[in-house]
Amino acid sequence: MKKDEQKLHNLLFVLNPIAGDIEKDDLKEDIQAICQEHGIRYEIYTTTGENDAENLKKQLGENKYDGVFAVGGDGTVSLVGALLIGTGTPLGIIPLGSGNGLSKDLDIPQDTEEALELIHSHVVRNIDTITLNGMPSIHLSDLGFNALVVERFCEGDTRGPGSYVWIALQEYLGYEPKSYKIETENGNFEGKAFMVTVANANAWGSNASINPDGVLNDGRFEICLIEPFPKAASLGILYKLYTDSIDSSVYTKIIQCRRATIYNLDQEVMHIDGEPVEAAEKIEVEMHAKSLKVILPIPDTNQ
Ligand SMILES: Nc1ncnc2c1ncn2[C@@H]1O[C@H](COP(=O)(O)OP(=O)(O)OP(=O)(O)O)[C@@H](O)[C@H]1O
Repeated sequence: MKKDEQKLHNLLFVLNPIAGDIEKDDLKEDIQAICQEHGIRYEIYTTTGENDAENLKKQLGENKYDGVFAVGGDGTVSLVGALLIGTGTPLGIIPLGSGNGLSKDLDIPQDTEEALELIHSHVVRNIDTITLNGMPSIHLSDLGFNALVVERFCEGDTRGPGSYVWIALQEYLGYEPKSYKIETENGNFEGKAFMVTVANANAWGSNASINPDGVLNDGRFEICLIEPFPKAASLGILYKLYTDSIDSSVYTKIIQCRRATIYNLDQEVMHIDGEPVEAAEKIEVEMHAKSLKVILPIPDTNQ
């Protein structure tokens, strides 16, 4: 076994029963079978959507787990990941949400059977995390258009990628860019933007890549701005988002930095890793390099 391949003996699975609108009863049996086969002790915490962070914090405080797997979408990953930052306990992901953005950026298999292999066969690596006014973000957080879509999606009754696209189309027609002032050690911005993304990673769960060159363990994050654009340019922007080339658009600006202050002058809505949070007037963004351990597939070169 190589240095970063660790056997995990005692695991917690945090399972979100509603994520991605996917039935998960068979999955519990699969987890049981794999853990039994490999002599791994395990517990399952099923989320309720109410006080999960508090309940899990208590459970993690009272038990010593070698790893915690988030079984669900980006919201579940963010819930679990936030509790594990700085603890040395690695985060695993079994992607079962509508989008599964962070798991894709980490090259975690999207096929459930393959992802379940990570329970017994994996490497553990460190990635960066960031905080926005002290609130942890592992993946992508936005102010502006996408944050509005995320808010409407979370308010709605239907999940899945189809609802997200439908809401985005409806909101796009009437959306007006908002005013921001952004200060970083590598450059500033003042003006209107369609959206501002604070990016630790690359792409949303939809596969639209807002930060094509972002690296999850380089000690830096990116502020990605889409500036106001004429309606005629929208298809071109969409095309670039889905072909990993948004950084070549004349309407984008990317600032790579280690800390930033964002003045949200119009009090625009925001979300952190897919979960809406109360809009703040001033947002202090800080980097926490290599602060979270993650469970990843064994790279080909290691095999
Ligand atoms: N038992 C439950 N009943 C209702 N809502 C729940 C329950 N458990 C968790 N939730 C809610 O599920 C949301 C997180 O879902 P998650 O992000 O994991 O899946 P998703 O939204 O389908 O996928 P993705 O974020 O990848 O697009 C949170 O808002 C949380 O409050």
